[in-house]
Amino acid sequence: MQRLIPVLNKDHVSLHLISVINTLLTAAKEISHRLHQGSLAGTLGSTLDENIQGETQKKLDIVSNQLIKNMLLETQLVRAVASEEEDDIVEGNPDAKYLVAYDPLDGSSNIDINGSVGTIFTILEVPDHPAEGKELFLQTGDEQVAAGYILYGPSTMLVMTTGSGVRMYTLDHTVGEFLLTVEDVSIVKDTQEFGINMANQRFWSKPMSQYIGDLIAGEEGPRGKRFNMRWNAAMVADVHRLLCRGGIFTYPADCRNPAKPCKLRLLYEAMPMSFLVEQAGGRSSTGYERIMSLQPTDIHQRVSVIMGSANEVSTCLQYHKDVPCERFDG
Ligand SMILES: O=P(O)(O)OC[C@H]1O[C@](O)(COP(=O)(O)O)[C@@H](O)[C@@H]1O
Ligand SMILES: [Mg+2]
Ligand SMILES: [Mg+2]
Repeated sequence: MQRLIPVLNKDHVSLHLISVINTLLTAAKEISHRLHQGSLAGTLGSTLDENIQGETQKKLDIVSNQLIKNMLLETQLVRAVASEEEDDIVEGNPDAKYLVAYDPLDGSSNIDINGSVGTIFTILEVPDHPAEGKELFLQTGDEQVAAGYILYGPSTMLVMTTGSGVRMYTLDHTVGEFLLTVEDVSIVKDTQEFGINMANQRFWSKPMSQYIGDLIAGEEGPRGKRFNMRWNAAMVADVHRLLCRGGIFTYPADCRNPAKPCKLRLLYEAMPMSFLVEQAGGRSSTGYERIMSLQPTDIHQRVSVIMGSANEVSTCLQYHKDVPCERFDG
């Protein structure tokens, strides 16, 4: 089985970028170890703090954030990092070329129940135009040079793209290395599986209510086939499923809280996952716009997400076509 670095070399990924990726993976191996130790590592449970988004921080959110941040900044190859758990960006070497944005632990509510969680990351280059501070990160998804996630499930996997397809690697704990296990990930175009938090149904927009209603209607409904629902409460695990066997995953904007209509973050959740999904032949949209084309205005900006099997996403977008966007975005 091939090791990661020779595969990246074959794809002509630059040595510095390989080094940044490798550093992220060193941190991920440490996170994987702590998660596997569970209660024995003394890092389960919550802190007394909240992050900038008003969410309770788990101890492992903080530990994972520190590990990734410190290791990346030590390389001197990173100009700045942006993290879900940091209010602002953290500056590194002013002469460095790379920017890394990440969600250190996605699916935090699964930590204490021994469920799947993951680290999501995107790597960008410092833009050519003059930019300072968080402006550095305000680039579209099309400008990503690498993106992916590390899934801490029954096995620890890296799923990554550097712009020439998507590959999956599995961590071999005996040698401490990620080995190539799926060469060319391709999402099937049609599916009978969907993932959405049904508890929010009464808050959805009309197109989304109608679309999901038609899926649930099964053989008797307009779709004429039975759909099944899957929900992990961890985007990383839900997107992993659709990369492996197709599906549609959505966290749409809703009217639950007008100040926070969307849940998922553009820069370090939706953008990297969209890069993976498109590279694997799938589609990704807000319902009205391609996520990869959105121009971010803030590092913690949230966005509506619909992604997965190309034909099913297209069907969902048809429901949105003639209905003006309710502009829940924020
Ligand atoms: O089940 P809920 O509460 O609607 O939210 C689940 C969603 O929230 C998230 O856990 C948000 O990520 P974090 O754990 O990084 O905050 C997503 O992974 C997931 O899709
Ligand atoms: Mg997350
Ligand atoms: Mg998180």
